[in-house]
Amino acid sequence: MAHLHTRLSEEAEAWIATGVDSFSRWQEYAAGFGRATYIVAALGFFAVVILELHNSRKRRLSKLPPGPFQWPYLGSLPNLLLTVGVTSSFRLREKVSELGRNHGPLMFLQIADTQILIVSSGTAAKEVLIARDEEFNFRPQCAVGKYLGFGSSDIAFAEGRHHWYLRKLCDTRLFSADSFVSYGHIPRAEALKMLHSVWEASKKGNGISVRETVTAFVRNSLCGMLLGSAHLDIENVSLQFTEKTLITLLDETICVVGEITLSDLAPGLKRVDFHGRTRKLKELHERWEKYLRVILEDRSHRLEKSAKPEALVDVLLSLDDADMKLSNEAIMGVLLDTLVGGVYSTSATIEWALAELVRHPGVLEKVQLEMSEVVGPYHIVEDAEISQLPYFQATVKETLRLHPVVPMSLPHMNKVATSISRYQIPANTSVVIDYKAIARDPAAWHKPLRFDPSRFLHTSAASQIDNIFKFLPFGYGRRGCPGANFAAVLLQLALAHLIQAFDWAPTKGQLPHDIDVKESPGLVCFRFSPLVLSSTPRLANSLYQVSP
Ligand code: HEM
Repeated sequence: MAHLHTRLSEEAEAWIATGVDSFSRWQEYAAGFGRATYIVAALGFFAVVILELHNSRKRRLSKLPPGPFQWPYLGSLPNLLLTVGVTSSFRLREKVSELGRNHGPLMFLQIADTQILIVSSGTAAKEVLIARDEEFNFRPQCAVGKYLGFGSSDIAFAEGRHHWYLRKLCDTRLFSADSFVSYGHIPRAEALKMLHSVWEASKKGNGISVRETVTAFVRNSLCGMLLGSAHLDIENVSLQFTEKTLITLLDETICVVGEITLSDLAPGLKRVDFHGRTRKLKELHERWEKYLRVILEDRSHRLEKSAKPEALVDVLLSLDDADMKLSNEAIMGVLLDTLVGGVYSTSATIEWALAELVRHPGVLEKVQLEMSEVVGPYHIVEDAEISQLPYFQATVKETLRLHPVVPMSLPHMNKVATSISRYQIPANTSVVIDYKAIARDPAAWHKPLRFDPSRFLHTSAASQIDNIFKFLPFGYGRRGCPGANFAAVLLQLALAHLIQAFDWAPTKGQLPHDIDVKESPGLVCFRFSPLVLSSTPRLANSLYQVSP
């Protein structure tokens, strides 16, 4: 036994000795490894410092605007990816905006072979959009323009003379005040239909899905004016399109367009189809083309029977001056731009306005009081009365300021090298104007995050002009929104009807401040979750009936 015990302790001692031995070897190894790590870290640190010194010297010499740290070839791409993650491409736009706010009114980003200038102050935007509008009104070539812009023949991606001509058409024939005189009965009828549907739902005590309701109003109004009220007759034609076809096309398009991928930021990576986006764009192009061709054929047949235009598409189809004739591709591009560019931006703004009014019951009460005084309870508000409602108008402006639903411009581009203030801007720089940062700039607005329509009341003519570059919800200049007038009319029409005809409140169990203002990412900035509210009719039942 004693022998066994001695052997065991000898073995244990040997084992302990080996352990101690390997532990000390491990310690040596770890110390060696630690030293190596320190050396690598120190070398890395020095490399970063040298690169940063090199970068800032390069910037100083080339007089580029300030910007984040740049790695060789990749530029600031790793910085963005580390903070945003490769998969959440939607968040890239937000991250770029955040970086811009940290670097001042002009920030220069180099991402692989792409140069981007972020403009985030009213003064800098004024220089790009007024003084340098001619230089910066180009668009970088991209897959969205190629597929959804029908080979960049639409409004948003066209350039040069073709773009100039399309914009002239928008101003004089498509989205002019005269067009609204001819086709304004369509949104007015749609507004009454919307009141009827909300009234029906509130009688049943149902919550109202504001987004669904107002998107249907804007979509039907724009489609009616653009494609004619009979556009859904194509359901009877062989291709069997339904209203759902258009809704699905619009929903899918806004989703794909809102996604920025690495290939957008770095054309060198164009061959890689991140998230299968190019495939989706190609497929959407084919579906839109099929849909819009049927409409064009249908309208052309109708025009042969009666030469009188009954919709804006007829205006496009009947341009007879040889110089002015548009190809079918260009017409389809204009229709797609108007539907995709108009429907969501306008409906998202209406939804934001109602969300803010319910969060601020005092403001809602004030708007309703003004309406009761000017319009009264015996008829539904009319167009002419809307211009006599200053507090209501101020509420719409404040919504556009606080919630610019197109938070960043589509990229503008300069084809030749130029300069802005004291900085040099190389040729082919993508210039993105951060409209949201401008509208919420604390240097321009007192308590910028507060919803306060009174900031737009009693403003002198001078401060109204001054305000133009303090908030630019529709952009400005050659690339500014051509549908701004239409959008303003639709916004005011829908909101005036909804506010006069109903009291709005959070649904049961919620308080006004439970209605949050979290934003969705993407090209159009919606409220994150669709707004559901409770509505109570304020007028006599007979006013909610729609004549067939
Ligand atoms: C509240 C509603 C709307 C807002 C906030 C809005 C805002 C904007 C903004 C900020 C731009 C880009 C400006 C830039 O790149 O610098 C834009 C462009 C555009 N918008 Fe709108 N928009 C609205 C409604 C509409 C409507 C109703 C239409 C059509 C009827 C429309 C058609 C377009 C088109 C075609 C462009 C491209 C213009 C070009 O590149 O020349 N938008 N919009």
